[in-house]
Amino acid sequence: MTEPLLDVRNLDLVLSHRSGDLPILQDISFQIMPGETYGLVGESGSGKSVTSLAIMGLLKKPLKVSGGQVVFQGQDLLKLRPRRMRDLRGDRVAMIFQEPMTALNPLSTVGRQIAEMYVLHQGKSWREARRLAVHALDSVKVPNPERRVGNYPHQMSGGLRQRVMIAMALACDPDLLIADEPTTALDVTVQAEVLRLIKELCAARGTAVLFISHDLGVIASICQRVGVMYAGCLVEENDTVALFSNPRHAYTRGLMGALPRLGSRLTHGRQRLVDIDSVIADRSVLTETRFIMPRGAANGESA
Ligand SMILES: Nc1ncnc2c1ncn2[C@@H]1O[C@H](COP(=O)(O)OP(=O)(O)OP(=O)(O)O)[C@@H](O)[C@H]1O
Repeated sequence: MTEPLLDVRNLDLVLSHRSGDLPILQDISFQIMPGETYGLVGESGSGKSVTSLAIMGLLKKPLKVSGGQVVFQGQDLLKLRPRRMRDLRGDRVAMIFQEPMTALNPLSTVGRQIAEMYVLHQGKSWREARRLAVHALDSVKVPNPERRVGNYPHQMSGGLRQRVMIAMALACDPDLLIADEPTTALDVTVQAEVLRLIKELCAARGTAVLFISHDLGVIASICQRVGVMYAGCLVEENDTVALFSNPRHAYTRGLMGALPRLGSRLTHGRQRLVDIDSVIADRSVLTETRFIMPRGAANGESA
């Protein structure tokens, strides 16, 4: 049987405070198989980003992992020395973020930043790395890559900057790409192009993807399996088709009930969008309950 590429086991994460540890993630477990695209969906503050940062070893104080394992290609990343983790990042596991402007260096050309990946991780000469950077820009469909390598990030549109981030992330052919809301800051048409690009490139290279989004539509269009997060817990997991056709957890049903549908009575103004009571602002409830139901949903009402 194929081993999972990534096996997150019972991950707990807390916010350390003088008065004690506040739970942020509780008992998160999921697996991603080689080449699989796995989506994490959930509302703002549910813990999607901190899960990805914990996997990448990028958590900063006051957040800290308090239990569990993150097994990647057979080794527990939580036990790796910082130097080994640095080598792994960008090489075997890469990440793209919502806002490339914060991840790119504004003082360096995009060509140099991509080339750096080949120099640092693959020992290429700068001359060869520059040639590869042009090729990488071409592979993410940046027009005129020969000219664009000389651009600074601010000289590019948001969509092009995100393509540069994808080129950097995939430069070393990682086994896992973590994409944290990579299209949220883009307008809808550019969003669709960038999604298609991620899907095509990762499928062609066999790269597994952990795709994080609050947008069920985006998740449905790209992921094979989905985990639903709510208030620091993974409340449901299933194949995308099964999850959408038969959501089991009340919160998942609530999320779907909150989606407007073209052609439904909702769009003609006769039905109200369902809203979900959130407990995320009040973390104290996490210490008392594992699953939190939207009001009414527990009674079988469509939340
Ligand atoms: N640096 C930090 N210091 C303190 N608390 C934090 C920090 N980063 C995240 N948190 C808290 O951890 C919880 C989970 O946050 P996280 O950013 O993972 O949510 P998310 O699901 O990714 O939301 P979003 O979609 O808005 O990014 C939230 O309660 C958040 O306030």
